[in-house]
Amino acid sequence: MTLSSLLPDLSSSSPTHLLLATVPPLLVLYTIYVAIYRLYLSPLAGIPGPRLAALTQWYEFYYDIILPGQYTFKTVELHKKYGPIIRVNPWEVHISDPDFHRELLPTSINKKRHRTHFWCDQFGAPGSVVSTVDHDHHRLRRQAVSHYFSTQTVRNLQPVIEERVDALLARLCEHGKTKKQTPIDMLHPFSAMAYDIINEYAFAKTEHAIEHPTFRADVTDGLTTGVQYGKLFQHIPILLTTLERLPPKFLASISPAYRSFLATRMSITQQITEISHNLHSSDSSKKNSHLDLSHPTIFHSLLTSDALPPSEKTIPRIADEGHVLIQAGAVTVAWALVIATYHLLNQRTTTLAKLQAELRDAIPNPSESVPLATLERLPYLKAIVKECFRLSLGSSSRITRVASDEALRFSPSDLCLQSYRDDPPQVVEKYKREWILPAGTEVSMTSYQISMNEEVFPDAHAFRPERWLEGGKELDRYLTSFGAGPRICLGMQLAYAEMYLILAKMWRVWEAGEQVAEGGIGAEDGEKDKKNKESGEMVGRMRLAEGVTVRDAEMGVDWFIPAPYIGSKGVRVYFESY
Ligand code: HEM
Repeated sequence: MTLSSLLPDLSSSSPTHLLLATVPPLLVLYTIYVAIYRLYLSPLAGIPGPRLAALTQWYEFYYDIILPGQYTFKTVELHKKYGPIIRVNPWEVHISDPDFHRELLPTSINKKRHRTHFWCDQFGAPGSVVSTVDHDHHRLRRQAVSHYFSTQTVRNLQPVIEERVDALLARLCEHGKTKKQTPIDMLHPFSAMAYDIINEYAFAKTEHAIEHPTFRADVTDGLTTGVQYGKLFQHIPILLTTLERLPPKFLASISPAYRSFLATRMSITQQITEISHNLHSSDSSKKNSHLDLSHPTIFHSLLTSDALPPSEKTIPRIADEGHVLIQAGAVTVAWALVIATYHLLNQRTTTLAKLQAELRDAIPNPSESVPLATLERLPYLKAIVKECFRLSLGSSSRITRVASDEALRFSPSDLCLQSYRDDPPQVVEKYKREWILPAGTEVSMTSYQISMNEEVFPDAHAFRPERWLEGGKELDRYLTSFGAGPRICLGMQLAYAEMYLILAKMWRVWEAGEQVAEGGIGAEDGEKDKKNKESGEMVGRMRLAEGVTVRDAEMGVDWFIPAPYIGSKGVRVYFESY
């Protein structure tokens, strides 16, 4: 048999025949080439990790989408098995060394760090600062909004934030009078508060989610569903455009929460369209209508910015920006507060008692407003806020960067190698080497791995604010929930302000009781309740509902932001006003 007898005879074939005869073998050859390239020829071929992950992204797809939301946990396992540097998909390297975080996300703006399309695609908002791949383009967009979220602006807008915090506390107090037997899943009120705040703060738009009977649970569910779909959009980008083109009624029938997500987006687009029309109107009362608002809005600022070229001031681009702010600003803060609520109620005689003693000293009159700067100086409150942010993780998925102008050099730090001290010495010896990652390599790290690193944070899953007092400033560099460098979370100062205000104000006036069974009414704490009622300072008692455990307040699924295990009913709390 000769070689030519194996090949199809193409001399007398029709075009269709020709296609059918050549395309499948070419595809097979191409697949073989790609497989050989990824496994043996790629600059990443020598990086340890499962061969399947190096070969195909379906490996990640399986853990992210089919299981779902488990790749972050799998990555931790892979690091235990393969060492501090691994390949998580055909083109991305993941590093677990907490000391490498500052190298990957340096503070210097001159060290170019791009995002990746894979990372940015998940938000479905290509015009937003968070979805901007290119380093310089990102800088341009970020500069146009950054002053809105500076420490000073946040402090100036304390009354805007505090008004919503007070509204939430009033609503909870009312609930404690009329619905003491109905527990509240705390994600909803906290998310309503953060949603109201970001709307009011950035867009001077009063949403009143706090006052809504369900705390606008539809908005929260829409936002969390939008994030969940993000993972799908990363792997199958065409899904995003398909869903957006479905008739709204049909979409509502297959996914009401995603429909609600798109509705939020649509309402932002409407608001910007209106502002843009007003700004360009010949009617001076319309043109200057923004001057009637309590404070300038981000949309006005962006639409009238001299620093931005016209291509950056289109309505779809600014709508993307607005939508991401709402998405980023609501559920993240709410989750950190859910964690705070669970742990403070669960540690009511220790951690909470200490916090309340500090608050009583610092805020003698609970109905008086205390400047943020004063709250930020309270050491125990500050430690609690940091501990909540550590456990809340921020983005629970990998944060990926591409250094386009330099090769990144990685040698595991001593701190990192300590995690492998139970491995055989010859294995640890193998890890002690330098890796040179060529310019253009996608490199990622995960805040979950740093936040849960036992060398940095002993007993890492425990809620222990004291670690921040004992660890001093040194420990702060390992608080990576907001990212770092020029792309660090834009809303970080706002998030801190919300946490300080709500934690201080809530725990200055609410007492904590033991966890209770259905119905919510627990034993009174005789003397204490009597004293509280007499003083008129405390407004009531909060209690965890029966069945709520730490699993409801820790990540079980990574949807880019953390969520508890599937089936969790949330951290449910009874309120009982005096
Ligand atoms: C608990 C609260 C929050 C956490 C833990 C958090 C965490 C994060 C993280 C991890 C990033 C990505 C950073 C990176 O790529 O290096 C990010 C980016 C961002 N966050 Fe937050 N966030 C929070 C609250 C907020 C709030 C309240 C806002 C609203 C203004 C916000 C707006 C943004 C924006 C716009 C970006 C993109 C920044 C950029 O690309 O330059 N976040 N956040």
